[in-house]
Amino acid sequence: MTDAAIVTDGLTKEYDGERAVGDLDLRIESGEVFGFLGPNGAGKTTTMRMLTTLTRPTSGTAHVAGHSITDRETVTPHIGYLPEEPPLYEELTGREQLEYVAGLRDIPDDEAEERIESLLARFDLLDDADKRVDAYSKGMRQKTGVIQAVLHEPDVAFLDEPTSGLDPRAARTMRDTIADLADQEMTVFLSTHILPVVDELADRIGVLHDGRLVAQGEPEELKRRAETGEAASLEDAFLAVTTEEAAAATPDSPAE
Ligand SMILES: Nc1ncnc2c1ncn2[C@@H]1O[C@H](COP(=O)(O)OP(=O)(O)OP(=O)(O)O)[C@@H](O)[C@H]1O
Repeated sequence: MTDAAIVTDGLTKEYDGERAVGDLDLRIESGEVFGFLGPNGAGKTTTMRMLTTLTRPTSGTAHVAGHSITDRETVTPHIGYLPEEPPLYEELTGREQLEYVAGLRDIPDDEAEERIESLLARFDLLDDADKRVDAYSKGMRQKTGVIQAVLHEPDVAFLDEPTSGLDPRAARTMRDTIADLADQEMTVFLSTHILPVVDELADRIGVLHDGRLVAQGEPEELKRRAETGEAASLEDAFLAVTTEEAAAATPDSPAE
């Protein structure tokens, strides 16, 4: 068995007594791409915010890259996070934003410059790198957000809807980049509603429903479980597990 990049044990978050994530047990190995799926409000962002130390669990424990998430200063250098809205300074240019993040991450200047140039080129952002962020489109923000999330070459990258707002060519670049990161042994925790992206990239998938992990396995395994005679897609699998769970949660609803 390889080293685990992410381990959670009974991880739980409640807001005002309402459970957002309940009793989550996960084990994600180093170098895996883990696709994290679930309907709106299932608790995906809350889970990622706990694992990136941005919000404290109500109970349970989690370790990322071998460090407890309660030890924020130790764990932070090992993780990168692309949230739904990338945190960017509007008054900086894209390049200044990335240089600023490189400074925060203590990346030596020459190395930072090399990585920034190469990632800007990869995401076709060189021509816009000296424009202010407040003039950026959604896609340009998204590209800058993902570059800053992986600039320090973290052990674990948490990516929330990484292809959101990207045109088809940029979305392809994003998928290729995620595959490259995984080839370099980076663990990628990938949350998205775009199932073909997960199908293409994920080694394993977890499906969250109403704060609980309701299915887990390799994409092929989940598809097989949803098979109904025709070739099942990941969408069929997703709909099957989340529909079953929704039905189980409302046992008194009248039969059709
Ligand atoms: N700061 C907060 N205060 C109160 N409730 C919250 C807070 N953040 C999230 N929640 C609740 O926790 C639950 C899970 O929300 P979360 O944002 O984690 O879901 P999600 O799976 O990321 O959804 P989506 O796919 O729509 O982004 C929801 O019921 C939401 O209303």
